[in-house]
Amino acid sequence: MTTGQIAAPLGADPAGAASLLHVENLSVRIAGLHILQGVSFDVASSGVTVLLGRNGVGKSTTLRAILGLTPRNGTATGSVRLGGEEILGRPTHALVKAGLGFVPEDRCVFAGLTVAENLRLAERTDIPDYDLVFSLFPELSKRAKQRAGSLSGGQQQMLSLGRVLLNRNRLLLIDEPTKGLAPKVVTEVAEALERAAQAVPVLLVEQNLAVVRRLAGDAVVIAAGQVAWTGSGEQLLADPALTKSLLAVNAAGGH
Ligand SMILES: Nc1ncnc2c1ncn2[C@@H]1O[C@H](COP(=O)(O)OP(=O)(O)OP(=O)(O)O)[C@@H](O)[C@H]1O
Repeated sequence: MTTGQIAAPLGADPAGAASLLHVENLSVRIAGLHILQGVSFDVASSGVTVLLGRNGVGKSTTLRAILGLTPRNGTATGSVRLGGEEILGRPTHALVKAGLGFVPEDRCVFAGLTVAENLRLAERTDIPDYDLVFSLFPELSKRAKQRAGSLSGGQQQMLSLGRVLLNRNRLLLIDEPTKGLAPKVVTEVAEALERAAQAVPVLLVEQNLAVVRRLAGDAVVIAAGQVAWTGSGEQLLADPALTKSLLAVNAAGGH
């Protein structure tokens, strides 16, 4: 593994804050393919840890394995500890109950239901935090009666984030929230994520380097089934040659 300047010891994050999630030697095989081959990294107990890598390298597979969503024709082995407790292999519903919030890449809103109905369905506590959700996404309050299927991509993303933020979470796992969005909407979503991350730590899969620049505390880069680099997001983006070799994108121009 290549690291930014000094390798961070497993179990601690580079900023010195305690590790909330510890992934160790995570391997995933699906349909005979060895997609992850011993991935190890830590997610800090505050701020945003960004998971990066070229297309198809296994970022979503990593999030899904953590959440117990590896498909039935696959296996996930290794160790994932949340606050010191082993969670790999536990069912997804138990992990959600334990405080893992997931915002999937495809947003998964109920197109035929209104915004308010989509939010109501996501309530898991007696005191859902509508104040937080509507302060982050005022548009959701204005569009409460609109069918989710008629929202723009950015608005659907905000609904998807809003649903998970209604409940208290220990950690949010968010998969490419800005994918396919117009630049202005990307900025809005990034601003909302920045504010959300002040309340709850986030493990974020993100390819848009402008968003990474804005949000990333720590960065973890996956290549060839393993962690190829860890360090701060700032360190990664300050080195255009490194960024280009790891991600095949130009740090100066974003993605
Ligand atoms: N259910 C599955 N069946 C077969 N192959 C799969 C399955 N899920 C993922 N893969 C394969 O695993 C690899 C990693 O996929 P994954 O979606 O995790 O990549 P990613 O890094 O998130 O990609 P992207 O940035 O393009 O979203 C890909 O080659 C993909 O085709």
